[in-house]
Amino acid sequence: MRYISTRGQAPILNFEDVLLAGLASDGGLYVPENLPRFTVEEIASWAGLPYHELAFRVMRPFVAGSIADADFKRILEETYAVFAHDAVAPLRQLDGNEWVLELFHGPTLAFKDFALQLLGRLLDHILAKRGERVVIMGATSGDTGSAAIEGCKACDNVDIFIMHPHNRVSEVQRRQMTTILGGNIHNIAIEGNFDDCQEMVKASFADQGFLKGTRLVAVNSINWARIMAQIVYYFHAAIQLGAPARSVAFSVPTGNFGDIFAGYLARNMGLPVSQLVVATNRNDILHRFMSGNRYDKDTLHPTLSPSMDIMVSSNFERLLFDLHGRNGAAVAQLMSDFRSSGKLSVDDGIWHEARRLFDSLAVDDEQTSRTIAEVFAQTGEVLDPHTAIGVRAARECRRSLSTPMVILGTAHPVKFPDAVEKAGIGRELELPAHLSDLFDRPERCTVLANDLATVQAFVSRHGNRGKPL
Ligand SMILES: Cc1ncc(COP(=O)(O)O)c(C=O)c1O
Ligand SMILES: N[C@@H](CCOP(=O)(O)O)C(=O)O
Repeated sequence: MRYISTRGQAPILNFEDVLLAGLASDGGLYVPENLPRFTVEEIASWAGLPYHELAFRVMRPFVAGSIADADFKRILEETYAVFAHDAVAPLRQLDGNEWVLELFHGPTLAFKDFALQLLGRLLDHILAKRGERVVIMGATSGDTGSAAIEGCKACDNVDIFIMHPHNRVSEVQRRQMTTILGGNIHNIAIEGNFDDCQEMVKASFADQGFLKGTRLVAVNSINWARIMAQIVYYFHAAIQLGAPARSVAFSVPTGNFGDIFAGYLARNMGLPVSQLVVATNRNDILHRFMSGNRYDKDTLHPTLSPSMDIMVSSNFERLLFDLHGRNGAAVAQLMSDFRSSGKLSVDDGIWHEARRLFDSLAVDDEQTSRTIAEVFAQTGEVLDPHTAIGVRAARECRRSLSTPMVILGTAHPVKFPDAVEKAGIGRELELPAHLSDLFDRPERCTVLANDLATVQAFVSRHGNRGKPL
């Protein structure tokens, strides 16, 4: 498989190099040159496969030529063996035809484990083969950070620097990152917001002099491997609910547009997906685009769903690329205009195509709390605030009651006790056994100014197993 940049000016790469690349050298994001498409018969034959075997079939075309089948199979089996539920991603029925796909049974209790447990193992495999060390820089609004640290902490050839917005992630999320004390793990609390952290990661890809020749790798969803691994659970859920004989709808709590973009790709790969609902919190740039063709940068509003407190959605560029007939020059122009004006809109016909592909809703904190309470009263299930946003949007935007509606359950509620309490749920939620002493563990984290040069100097001083590069 070959990968091309959404801005059309970067070298074409194979999977191995795309995994090690992050952002393309022209500032764009890598996407497959040609998307594989599965037949109805193929998809039907995957019913009942264990998760790791389904993952092999769905992802094999993407890694072909870079990773041998036997190695990939072994890596996938190891990856999904660490999940605490036998089904890996179980479906929980809320009512007659509404389901939550529980993506929070991995080590850090959020959907990010699906891709980052795999990414850590793939990096280990490839870096050992190449005899190369890399530096990872990642930005997190709470979940990517711990999943990336957990996925990469045992990697011999990696130093990982994770930036989170100081005081803007939940305490459980912070501790999940800052209590992992390995010499190659570096947590940085930035005096800014998530978008500041994300911008610093992207700027570091553009100018890598501070790394003195060490390669920079991304763990955010700008890295194609993140999106690739997230495609699998759409197949997993839909097949259990009757696909390919039957269509399935998905509602996806959305921030950086990575998770729902994976659903969009699953549909383009042959999965019968009847509806994709973009569910945002008050930081609703995507809903403003879908509903009014206005992709305008706003200020950031802290919400009950902090992991989705994101102003600009990285993966939207991947959609723009497809919407513009995969014309890299057109996308480069749009992104350059957006960079200077903070605004973007597309031609009417293109916008109507986007509306055909996606429904959307923005859900505020009050509705989030009400939905947590409503679902608890109906089913006894406690939702995390992000999943609750997905449920609200599913209920408001649903087009057909006879089509199964799957809401992506993106995090475990125990990560957000304040939001659960605000919803009036009296039940005390317990951390799983492997995290039961989380609040007693020592933390290590450096607070840094929201300043690129300061952050890059820090990385440069600590990027070689804690020593200078
Ligand atoms: C719990 C949770 N739900 C939803 C999202 C949104 O996912 P995406 O950024 O892929 O749109 C995130 C992170 O972004 C998250 O951590
Ligand atoms: N919600 C994320 C934000 C980063 O998104 P990513 O999917 O691009 O890594 C987080 O929890 O960190």
